[in-house]
Amino acid sequence: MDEAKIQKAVRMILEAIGEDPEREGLRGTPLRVAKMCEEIFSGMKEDPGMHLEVCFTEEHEEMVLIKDIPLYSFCEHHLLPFFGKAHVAYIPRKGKITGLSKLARVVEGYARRPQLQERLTTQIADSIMKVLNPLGVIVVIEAEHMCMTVRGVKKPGSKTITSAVRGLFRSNNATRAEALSLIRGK
Ligand SMILES: Nc1nc2c(ncn2[C@@H]2O[C@H](COP(=O)(O)OP(=O)(O)OP(=O)(O)O)[C@@H](O)[C@H]2O)c(=O)[nH]1
Ligand SMILES: [Zn+2]
Repeated sequence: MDEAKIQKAVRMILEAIGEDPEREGLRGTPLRVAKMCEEIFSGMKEDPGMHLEVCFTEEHEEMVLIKDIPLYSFCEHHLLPFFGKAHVAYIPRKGKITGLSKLARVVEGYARRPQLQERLTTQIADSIMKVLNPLGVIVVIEAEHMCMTVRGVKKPGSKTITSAVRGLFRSNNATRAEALSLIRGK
């Protein structure tokens, strides 16, 4: 990432809003924002699907669900956070399973870049389909968008729910219903 360029840009924004970038509280801000960008957009430099390549075989052809994975991403229209939870389930094919943390890492890798909630949901599902080739995948994301709370339409508390459904979860209503009820169940 071009840290110097980010610092220059932040300094310009501060000047443009009428601030003094040299005052004590702001002197370190361009560098802080540059470091923050490294962190919050760290997914830019990875292929999150690679985490799933760490997989093993276990006789299990039933659903595996990780729910309530905390999620922080950044809306590509305003670069403001959207945040909430991701729920990811898959049904292994021929016992090909992956580490549970790896599924959360895939969510993280796609979240840490300028995103749209719909694209994030699709990318997670498609990368699991591609690398693990499971019998099915379902990804549900529920999130609140700060671009809809602190500005614009100003509707705090409103939640956007997106899903991506692949394989058996799409073709078999009972399997999909089971996943959704486990996701909803508290
Ligand atoms: N589909 C989708 N839309 C998003 C997402 N994040 C933000 N948006 C929307 O993208 C649109 C951006 O258009 P703008 O007109 O610049 O945004 P806005 O000022 O918030 O919109 P209005 O208040 O309706 O005028 C808005 O409708 C946002 O709510 C997302 O993840 N998915
Ligand atoms: Zn936005």
